[in-house]
Amino acid sequence: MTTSVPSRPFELYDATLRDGMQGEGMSLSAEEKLRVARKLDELGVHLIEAGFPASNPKEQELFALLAQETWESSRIAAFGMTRRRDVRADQDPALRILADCFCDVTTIVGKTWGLHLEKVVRVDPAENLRLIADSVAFLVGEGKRVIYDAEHFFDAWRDDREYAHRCLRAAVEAGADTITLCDTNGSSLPMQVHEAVRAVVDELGEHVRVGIHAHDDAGCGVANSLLAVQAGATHVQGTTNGIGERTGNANLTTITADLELKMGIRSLPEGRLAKLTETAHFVDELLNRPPRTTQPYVGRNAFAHKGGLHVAGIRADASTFEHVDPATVGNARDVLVSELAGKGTVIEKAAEAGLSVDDAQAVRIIDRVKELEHRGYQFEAADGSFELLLRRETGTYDPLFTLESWRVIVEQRAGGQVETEATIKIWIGDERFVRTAEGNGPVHALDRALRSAIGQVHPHLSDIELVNFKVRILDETKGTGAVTRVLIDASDGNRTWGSIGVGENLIGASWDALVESLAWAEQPGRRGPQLAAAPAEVESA
Ligand SMILES: CC(=O)SCCNC(=O)CCNC(=O)[C@H](O)C(C)(C)COP(=O)(O)OP(=O)(O)OC[C@H]1O[C@@H](n2cnc3c(N)ncnc32)[C@H](O)[C@@H]1OP(=O)(O)O
Ligand SMILES: CC(=O)C(=O)O
Repeated sequence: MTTSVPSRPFELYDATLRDGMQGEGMSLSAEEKLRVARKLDELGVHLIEAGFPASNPKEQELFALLAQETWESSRIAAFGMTRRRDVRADQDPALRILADCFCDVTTIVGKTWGLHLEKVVRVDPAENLRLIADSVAFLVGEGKRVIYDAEHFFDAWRDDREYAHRCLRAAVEAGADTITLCDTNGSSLPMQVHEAVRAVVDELGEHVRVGIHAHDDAGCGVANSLLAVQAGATHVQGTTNGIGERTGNANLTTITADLELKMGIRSLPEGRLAKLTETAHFVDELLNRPPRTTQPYVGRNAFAHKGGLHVAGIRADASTFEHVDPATVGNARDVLVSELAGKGTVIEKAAEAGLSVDDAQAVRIIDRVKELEHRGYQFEAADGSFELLLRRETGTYDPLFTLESWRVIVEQRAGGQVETEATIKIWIGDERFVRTAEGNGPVHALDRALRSAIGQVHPHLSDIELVNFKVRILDETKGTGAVTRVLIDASDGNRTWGSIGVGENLIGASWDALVESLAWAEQPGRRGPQLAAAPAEVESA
C-alpha cells in the first residue's frame, strides 16, 4: 500500500454536536453546545457540524446563538438530508431551513444502499439519484458549499459497486464540493475501506474532495479513518472522544493526534495539538461523564507507568516506554506506585514530592510497599498516603497529633432513628484535646470530632473536603470478619489527593484513611499558604 499525498488542504470535521448527541445518554443544552463549539474553534478544527436545524426547537435555538458568534478557525456546518420523495427540493421544508440558515456550509445525507431504498425511503434507484441531484443542486444554487454524506457507502459498495458510484457521481455532477464516504453501520474493516476509498479517489478525486465518516461498531473507527486518508481522503469526520450512536463514531481526538504525530499530516494550526487533552476533558465534563482513563493520548493513564522496569526505562529515556511526548497532546506523565514498582519508581515519586531518597532508602521503601500491598493496601489511588510513607521512612513526617483514644457509639432508638456519636482524645504537644461530635454515621462523627479538636491549631483544615469515600471488602469469603480497604479522596479546591486505611474493623480503617488525608495537607512545606482558601493568619500556624 502506498500513501497518497493529499492534493487539497486537509480538513477535520467534528460532528460531536450532531452525531455525538446520537449516543445513549448524550445531551447538551443549546448554551452548552455553544461552549463546545467555542472550544473546538480554539482547538482549531476546520468544520463543526452543529446539528440538524430542522429537527427540533433546541437546534433552532442553537443556530440562533451560533449566528451571533465570530469564529477564529472553524466554520459551522448545518446538517440535513436529501429531499423527501414526492416533494420538490425548493419546497422541502427541511432543505429550505438549510438554505435560509446562516451557515455557508451544509452537509446533507442521502441513501446509497439498495436495502435502504427498498425498506426505508421506498424509492427506486433512479428516483434516489434524482433525490440526491436535486437536493445538492438546490443548496448549491443557494450559494452553499455542499458536503454530501453518502450514507452506508461501504455496504452499498459491497452490494452493488456500480450503483454506489452512480450515487456519488449524481452528487458531484450537481455541484457537491465534498463527498463523504460513510461507514454508517461501522461494519467495515480497514482493508475494505482502503480499497473502496482508493477506487473513489481514482475515479472522482480530480473533481471533488473525498471524505470519510466512520463508526466504531467493529472496533475499527480510527483505523478505517486513517486508512481512508492513506487512500487519498482529505476530509475526516468524527467526534470528540468518539461519542456517538451505538458504539460511537470514529474518535476524532485520537485521529487528530495520529495524523499529526504518526502520519505527518498537520490538521490543526501549529501548536494547537497541545490543547487536545484539555478539549477532550472539557467535552466530557459538560456531558457529566468521567473522562475514559485509558483513552489514547488524552486519558489519565495514557502516559501512566506502573511496572518497575518501565519506570526505570522512563527515567533513563522517556522514549523507551512512551510512543510520543505527553506534552505534545497536552497530557502529562504519571508514575504509579504499587507492588510492581522498583526503586526507580520510589526515587521518581519522592522527587515529585520534593523529597530525596538514596538507593538504600528506596529499596527499604519499596519492600515496605510490597509488604503493605500484600496485606491489602493499594497505593496507586492513594498518592497522599504513599507520600506519608516516604516521609516516615525518610524521617520527614510531621504527625498532626498523638492519639490517646477514640470511641464511637451508634445507638438505635425506638422508632427507628439511629444516632451516632464519636469522642476523641488526642495530644498536640503538651496540650490534651477531648472532643465529642455527632454525625450521620461513624466516619462523619469521627471527622467532625477530629476537626473540632485540631481546628484550633490547624484552622485551615476546615477548607479540606472529603470528596470521595470508597470501601472494598478484600476477602469476601470471611463475611463480616473480612479485611476492608478504605480509600478517601480529599480536596482543598486546588488539588486532590488520596489516602488509604486497611483493617478488619471498618471504622478503624476509615479513621486511618481520614487521619492520613488531613495529615498530608499539613506536612512541612505544604501548610496553610498553599491551601486554596487558607486565611492569612494561618501562615504562622
Ligand atoms: C446516519 C445518520 O446518522 S442520519 C441522521 C440521523 N439523525 C436523526 O435522525 C436525528 C434527527 N432526526 C429527526 O429529528 C427526525 O427523524 C426528522 C425530523 C429528521 C424526521 O422525522 P419524521 O419525519 O418523523 O421521520 P422519521 O424520523 O420516522 O424518518 C423516516 C422518514 O424519513 C425519510 N428519510 C430517511 N432518510 C432520508 C433521506 N436520506 N432522504 C430523504 N428522506 C429520508 C423516510 O423516507 C421516512 O419518510 P416517510 O415517513 O415519509 O416514509
Ligand atoms: C451521516 C452519518 O452520520 C452516517 O452515515 O453515519
